[in-house]
Amino acid sequence: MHKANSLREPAEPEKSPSQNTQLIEAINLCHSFGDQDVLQDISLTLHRGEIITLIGPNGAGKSTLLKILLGLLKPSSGEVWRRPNLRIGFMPQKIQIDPTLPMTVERFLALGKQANLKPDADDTTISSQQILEDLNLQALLNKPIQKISGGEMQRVLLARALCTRPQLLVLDEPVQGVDIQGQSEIYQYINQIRNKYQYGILMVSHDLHIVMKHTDQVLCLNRHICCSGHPQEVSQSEDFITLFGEHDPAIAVYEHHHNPHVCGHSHGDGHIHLHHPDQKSDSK
Ligand SMILES: Nc1ncnc2c1ncn2[C@@H]1O[C@H](COP(=O)(O)OP(=O)(O)OP(=O)(O)O)[C@@H](O)[C@H]1O
Repeated sequence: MHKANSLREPAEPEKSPSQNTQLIEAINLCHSFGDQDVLQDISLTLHRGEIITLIGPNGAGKSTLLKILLGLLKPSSGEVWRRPNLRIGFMPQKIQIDPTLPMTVERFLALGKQANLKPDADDTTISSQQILEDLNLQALLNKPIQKISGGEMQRVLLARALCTRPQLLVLDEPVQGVDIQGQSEIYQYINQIRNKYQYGILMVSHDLHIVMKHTDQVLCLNRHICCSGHPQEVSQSEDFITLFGEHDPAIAVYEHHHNPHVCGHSHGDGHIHLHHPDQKSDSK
């Protein structure tokens, strides 16, 4: 059911005639800063319609790997293959905006837009108007960008990445600073646009506990890839446990089921109630 504050479902796309689904491939990437080895022998492949989540502790090399994949940093060795003319929409972890700069949300979004690009044969992407509606951004358009909340900023950054009409979305901690309901909504939205537009999505997260359940593959990075697989598999892997310790039983790997008794949606209070695993689902 559509709630006033929830993100809207995107409209149906056209079908893609594309046969080749590979968007990007990293082949044996290594990177060092001076004598510090930051990435060792990283390989990954991302296809259209696939979601890969990269997790790892502070300093694990996640941002460095993203910079290399985005073409902002040249690796010490190894290669990155990108589909020809690949359009990448990037949502950075944070963005520094001069507090004295007079800039509305609308202007900020317009600056990120590649309005002159002509649609190509496999262009199934979403319109700017649709993005604003889906992410409930219309009411924010005239606000100074410096005055919006952290959660609103994440929606604006996601919208800006989507406005580039991407085939590949690279999202660096997209739910950082967002409340639990907002996290669930953003993850559901990301999953919907993946399903409908077949974007490839590469996300970075710190924490396996909030990795979305729709992730196809989790890569656990600690300068090298120490384990990979579905979130549940990774959480039980010995390498993951060695790196992050035993799972705290009070915190479940993120899985949001739309059970109205558990979620509280049927109460119409606009909040998702998370429960301790031992707690009965019918309690409030
Ligand atoms: N430009 C740079 N020059 C020197 N060292 C760097 C540079 N950028 C990153 N590093 C170092 O490389 C290592 C990996 O950094 P990176 O930012 O990729 O980690 P991360 O996994 O993204 O961390 P976080 O979760 O804290 O954002 C860190 O030890 C960092 O200090």
